[in-house]
Amino acid sequence: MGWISSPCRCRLPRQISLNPSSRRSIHKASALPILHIPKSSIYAFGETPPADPVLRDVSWTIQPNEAWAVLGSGSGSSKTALFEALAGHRRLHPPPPGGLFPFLQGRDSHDEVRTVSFAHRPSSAGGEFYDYTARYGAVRDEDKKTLRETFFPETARPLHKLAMPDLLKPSGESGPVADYEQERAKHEWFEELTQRLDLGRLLDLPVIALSNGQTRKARIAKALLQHVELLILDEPLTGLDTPTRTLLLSFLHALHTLDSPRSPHIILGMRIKDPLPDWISHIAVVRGDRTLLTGKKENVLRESYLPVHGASASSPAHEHRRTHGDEVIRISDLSVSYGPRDVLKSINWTIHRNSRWHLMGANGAGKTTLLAMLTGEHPQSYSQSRRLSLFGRPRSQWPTPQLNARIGRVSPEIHNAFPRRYAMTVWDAIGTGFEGGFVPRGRRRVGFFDGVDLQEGGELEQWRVSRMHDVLAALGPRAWRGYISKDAAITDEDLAFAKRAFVDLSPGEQSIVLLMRALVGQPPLVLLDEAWAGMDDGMVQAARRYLSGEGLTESQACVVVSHWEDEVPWNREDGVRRFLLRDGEGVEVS
Ligand SMILES: Nc1ncnc2c1ncn2[C@@H]1O[C@H](COP(=O)(O)OP(=O)(O)OP(=O)(O)O)[C@@H](O)[C@H]1O
Repeated sequence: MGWISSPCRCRLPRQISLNPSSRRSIHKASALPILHIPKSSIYAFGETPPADPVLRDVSWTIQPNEAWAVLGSGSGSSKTALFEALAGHRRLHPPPPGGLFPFLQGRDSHDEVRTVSFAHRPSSAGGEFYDYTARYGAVRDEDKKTLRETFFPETARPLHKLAMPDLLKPSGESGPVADYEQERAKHEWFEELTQRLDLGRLLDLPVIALSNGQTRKARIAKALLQHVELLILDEPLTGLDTPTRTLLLSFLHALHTLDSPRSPHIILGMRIKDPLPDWISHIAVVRGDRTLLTGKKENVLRESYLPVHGASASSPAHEHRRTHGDEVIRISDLSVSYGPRDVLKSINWTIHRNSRWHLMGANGAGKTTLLAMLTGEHPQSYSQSRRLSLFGRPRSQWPTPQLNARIGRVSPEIHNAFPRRYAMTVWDAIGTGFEGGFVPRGRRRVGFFDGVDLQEGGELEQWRVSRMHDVLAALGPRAWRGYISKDAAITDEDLAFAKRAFVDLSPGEQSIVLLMRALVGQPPLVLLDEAWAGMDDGMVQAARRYLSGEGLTESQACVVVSHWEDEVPWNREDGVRRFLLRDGEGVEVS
C-alpha cells in the first residue's frame, strides 16, 4: 500500500477504491452544500416562540470546498448550543426546508454527523465518589482496561483474524469484510494516526494511568477514525501541548484538503482567543447578543472586531524581582518511576511564599505526577518522604487532612471527582475549600477547625464568611460581566448564585466555583492545573484579574499548569518563574 504526502508531512492512506455503492466522502463529489440554514432560531427542545431562543436568526451555509471554524467560548455557551442543534439535540425553528445537511441527500444525519467536544473532560456522572488518585498506585483489576481495549477494541491483533466491524468495513454495508488491501489500508491509517499522535507506546497501558493530554489525544484519534461524513470537533486543542496542537491542525488540514475516502468534512469549534489556522477560510462567531456572524474569515474578523492573535502576554521589557518569603516546599533529588518507566528523574525544586510559577512540559511529561507528590496524594510521597519537605516537615509527618487544608487546588481530576449531589449548593462547594475536603461541614458550611465546629459568631467563623463573600464578589456572575469595583461588596445576584445547586451549573461555572474553593481559605500553596477549562471569556478575565491582584497574598505561593502561555495570569514583570519538565528532568528556564 502506497502513501501520498500531505501538508503536515504525515502519510495519509492513498485513496482506497470503494465500490460504487460506497457512501464514503460524498461531500467530495457533491456540489450540494454541507450545511444550509436560510434563517432559523435555536431553542431548547419543547420551546418555541415566544420563548427566548438560545441563538436567533441564524443564517449559515457551508459549501463543500470551504473550511469553517466556529468561534465562541465557554462550555455552557451558545457555541455549544449551536453544535447541539447540528447534532439534533436542539430545535431549529423554522426547520430548514430540505434538511440541515443537503449533501447527505436524505441519509440519516444521526449516522453521518458526529460532534466530539473537548471543551472539558467528560465528568463522572452522579454523586459517586471517584478516586482519581487510584492511577498513582497499584492498578486494580477493574481499572486494568487498556487504551486499546477502551478506545480501539477493533484493532486487537492478529490483524488477519480481526473482528473489526467499524474500522474495517464501511458501516451500513452488510456481508463479508471488504478486500484485504482495503482492510490493511485502514489499519495502516490507524497505525499512522496513533504513531503521529504518539499514542503507539501507550496502547497497552491501562487508561487510568494516562495523562490528561494523552487521553484527549486518544479521543481525537478515535473521532478521526469514525465513518462519518461530517465531523464537528469542539475545542480539540484544549489540554494539548504546543507540538501536538501544531501536528493536529496540520492533520486536520490534510484531511480537509485530500480527496481521501477516510476524510470527513470537518468543522472546528475554537475559543475566541485561540490562534486560527491559516487554512480556515470561513468563520462563524457566536456573539454576546445571541446572534451568529458568518462569512469569509477576513470579513468576519474585521466586522466582529476580534483581537489579533499571536502576541504573547509575557514579552517583558525588563524583569521584576519578586521578593520571596519563607520556603513552602523543597523537593530534593526526587524520582518517580512505574516499573521500567522513569517519569521523574532527580527533581530539585524549591517554592517560596510569594512566588508565582508556571509549571511547563509536554503531555505526559509528569506535571500531574509532580503535583501529586507535593499534595501527598501519590503513594510514593511516603516512601520518598525525606526528599519532600512540605511546609517545613517531611511528608510522612503530615496527616493528609492537614495537608489538604494547606493546599488550594484546581485540576481536571478534582473537577471530575467533585461530588455532584443535589443537596450541595455553590456556597457549600466553596466552603469545602477551608478544609480542602469534599464534604460541607459546620453550622455556616464553612468547615470545622481541629475537627470541631467553629464558635458561633467567633472571629474565625466571621473571617471565613467574609472570605466567602470576597471570592463570590470577585469571581461571581457580576464579575464575569466585567463589573469591577474597589469595595467589591457582595450583591444579591452573587448571593443568589451561591444558593444554586452545584450540579446544575454549566461546566464553566463549575470551574470558576472550584477556583473560588481553592482560593477561599488563602492557603500557603495554590496549585492551578488547567484552571480555565470550560470558562467563558468573562470568567477567564475575572479570574486573571483576581489572581494578578488581591486574589493572592504575599504569604501565598502559586503554581499554574497550562500549555498556553497566555493563560498564565502573570508575566515576567510580575516575577513569574518557569519550571520545565523534559525527559523526566526538571529545570528552571528563563
Ligand atoms: N500507573 C502508571 N503506570 C504507568 N505509567 C503511568 C502511570 N501513571 C502515570 N503514568 C505515566 O506517567 C507519565 C506522566 O503522567 P502525568 O499525568 O504526570 O503527565 P502530565 O505532564 O500531567 O501530562 P498532561 O499535560 O497530558 O496532563 C505519563 O506518560 C503517564 O502515562
